Amino acid sequence: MNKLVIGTRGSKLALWQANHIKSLIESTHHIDVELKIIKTTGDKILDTPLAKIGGKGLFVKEIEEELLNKNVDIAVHSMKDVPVELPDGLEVGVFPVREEPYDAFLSVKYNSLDELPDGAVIGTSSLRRKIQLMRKYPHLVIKDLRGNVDTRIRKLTEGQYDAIILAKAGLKRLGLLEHVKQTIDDTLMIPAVCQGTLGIEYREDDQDVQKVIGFLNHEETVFRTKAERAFLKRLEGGCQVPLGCIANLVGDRLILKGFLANLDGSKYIYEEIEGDKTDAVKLGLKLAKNILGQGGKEIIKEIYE
Ligand SMILES: NCc1[nH]cc(CCC(=O)O)c1CC(=O)O
Repeated sequence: MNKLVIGTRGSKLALWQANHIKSLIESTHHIDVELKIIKTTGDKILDTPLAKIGGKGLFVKEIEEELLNKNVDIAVHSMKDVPVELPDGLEVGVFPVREEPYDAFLSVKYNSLDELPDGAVIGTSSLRRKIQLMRKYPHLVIKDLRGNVDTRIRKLTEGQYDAIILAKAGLKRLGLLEHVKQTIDDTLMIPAVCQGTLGIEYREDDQDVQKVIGFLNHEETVFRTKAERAFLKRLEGGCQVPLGCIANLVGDRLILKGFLANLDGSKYIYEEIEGDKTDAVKLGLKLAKNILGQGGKEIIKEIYE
């Protein structure tokens, strides 16, 4: 194999991520890596809150079609955008070193969430972020915010919002930490499943490609990814549900925190669990099971109806 094609979205963040993987591959193997930019549904619909568009895999479907048609060899995804169920013939099994998983608080005027006064306007379109903010900071006004990272920061600096929330990982990658005033830890906000984690997708039967990219796999990241994705799989089962999960490794111990809420945030269930890292999948499933047992079942039922 002397050439490898990466399928990627055209956003700055997606291109950074694809170029990052390209340079890691090129500095390890004598292979030329090319990028092929693919426009996805999520890129075409920029003004509607994603939760309203519904449908999953908005940022990956078209890229997966190119993989299956063999027009590209691998895809580099933000794992947080990858649905639990993949099309037949494709696999995501390579997870490079994870970037910071937490959300970031950005503001021109204020230094932290705690500083925001009554009625301050905070921007996010994520139900997960919205519900967790409403619970801890009921005095804030939450306003929808969409667009790519640059657009969102522009809307902040223009004064349309007092503060906005974004994933810290994306900001770090793009060198945009300037307006980050606070890293929001998991006592205030549980991140999205696999936030900050990249995943590489490829054809299941493509041994050549798998040999080339295997070196990118990071063991710690794999344990954390497995646990969080198992949690997601058990809870989501095909619909858009406000939930979050973070798995952190302390030595060989894997510590998981997760929550599930209903759509208006009036029901919110939080649980923690810990165990040996080699039980990653079991721990993720057990955490989900505990949440389902605490009223999560009714929430899932309510969302489906
Ligand atoms: N929803 C879009 C998206 N997908 C991945 C990231 C950030 C990077 C990552 O989580 O790896 C973002 C932007 C954001 O939520 O601020």
